[in-house]
Amino acid sequence: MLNTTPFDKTAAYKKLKTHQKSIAQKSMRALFEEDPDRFKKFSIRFGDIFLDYSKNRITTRTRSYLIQLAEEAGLADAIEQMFSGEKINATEGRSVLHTALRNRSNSPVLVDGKDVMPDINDVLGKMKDFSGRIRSGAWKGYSGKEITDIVNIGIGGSDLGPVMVTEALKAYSKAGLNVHFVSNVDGTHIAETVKSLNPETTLFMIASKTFTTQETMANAISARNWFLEKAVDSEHVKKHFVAISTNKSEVEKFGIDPENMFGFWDWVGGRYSLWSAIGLSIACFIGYQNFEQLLAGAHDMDKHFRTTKLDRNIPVILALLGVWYNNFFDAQSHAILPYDQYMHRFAAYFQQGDMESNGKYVGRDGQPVGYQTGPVIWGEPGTNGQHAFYQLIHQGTKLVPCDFIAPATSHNPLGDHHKMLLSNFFAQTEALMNGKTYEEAKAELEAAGKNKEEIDFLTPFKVFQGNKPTNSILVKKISPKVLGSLIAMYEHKIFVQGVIWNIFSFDQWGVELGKQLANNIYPELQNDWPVANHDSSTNGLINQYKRWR
Ligand SMILES: O=P(O)(O)OC[C@H]1O[C@@H](O)[C@H](O)[C@@H](O)[C@@H]1O
Repeated sequence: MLNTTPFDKTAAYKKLKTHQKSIAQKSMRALFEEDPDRFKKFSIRFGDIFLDYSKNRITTRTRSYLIQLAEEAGLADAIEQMFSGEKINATEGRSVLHTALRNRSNSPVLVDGKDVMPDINDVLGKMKDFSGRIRSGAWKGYSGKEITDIVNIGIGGSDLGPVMVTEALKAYSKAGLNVHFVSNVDGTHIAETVKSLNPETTLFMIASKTFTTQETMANAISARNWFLEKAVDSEHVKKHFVAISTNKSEVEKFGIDPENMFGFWDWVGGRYSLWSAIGLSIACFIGYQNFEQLLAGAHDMDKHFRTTKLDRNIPVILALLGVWYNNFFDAQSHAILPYDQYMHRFAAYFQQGDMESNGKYVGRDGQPVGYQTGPVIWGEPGTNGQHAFYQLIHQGTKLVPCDFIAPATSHNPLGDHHKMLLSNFFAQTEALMNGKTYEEAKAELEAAGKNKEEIDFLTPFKVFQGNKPTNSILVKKISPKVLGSLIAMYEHKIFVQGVIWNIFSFDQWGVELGKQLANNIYPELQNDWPVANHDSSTNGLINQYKRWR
């Protein structure tokens, strides 16, 4: 489907291969000196978001070849297929419609001939009502008290999105209502979370698309046991447990009142689900109106992505730059570096978003691809990263393309903190681009009064090669709307890359094998007999564990 010519056999790929050789010799310093309009040519404003991608190892020719690559991959058709509900998740036979969840225009979106918008709006209405009752205190626990603590129990896509967004938008939260997230099957996670909570004022949201995920079910059972220790009567469960799932029968089996179930659909991928009922903890924490703003921001980005010409299309440009370094400069990873403490889980969120989507070696034709696909995504908020791993980005042997993200205004305008933070944000990309030449390093040492011997010895260590590519994404403020747009921007970037690499971005078969084997091993851990049916390493480890436990 879609892409007929393999990525590395396209005409644009060949052009880019040759072109890369000339660019590889070129410094960005020189490119900036040669062209006073460079910033203007390589930047895009989108409402309260400003993307500067001029500090990349590109020229206008690079951009046009990259756009040709996207065209040859059939990107325009692929975008339409996604938005219009075609079953582009072919290996699971599903549409991919997180864009419908935030379709604020309400224009019909058809799946198998049926408009999905009425169902989406019903669930949103239910979320609005529920979050309103939780926030106003109208929803009471079994002893008549208001809810003070929400515990979302879920993992992967049923956890990372709500965690990231509630952290990023903490400034919009309501005093007296806390959210907690339990994901790991390690008993420590649930035990430490409930330690300080009161069952009378705690509400659990069991969030699982399938409602069969081992970790989530184990945590949900432990949560119910903890709750019933004090509440005793299982009738009280319905005031303290709600479910978010696509699987009604499993929800009922667990004992949650179907009235307290918030549904979604199989065309919502786990890692794209924060826009669905999976966002219920977000709506409760920041209020439904703010949740709507989050959806609105994403919808704005969807419209931009769907309708803007490729050379002004932010997700497309970011995707193509990623392909440029991944496939033509052998970059193995990509760093996301938000200069905003509230955004501290943003990179972790897109580790799933990107790596679970594009970490694939099999092409759409079922054959191994002959090129690199998705990068390793990582990152920490600035300035913490600067004092930890930036050494490698500046002077290491690996090329790490980076996205720097910062808000122009802070939710906490404390003294000069924000100016200091932003001076670092501006300085880092400048340093990574310009570097410091041998002559500059030497001149600094001379000016510092070092003797010749010291200068000769030290200078090489003080040289920065520069030419390290970065994107700067400056936003007005991290508001619900801006955050919605930023998340959608990365989602679409990932989609575009999947189209170019000709892989299926919306399945995740690679997570299954480990689960399968864990299911085999779990019963073997129920007794003390040594095991002998695995390889010698796995046997040895299991048996050592049995001796020690
Ligand atoms: O929401 P569920 O069904 O519990 O699934 C949670 C996660 O399960 C993982 O196995 C998948 O890799 C993720 O994509 C998914 O988000």
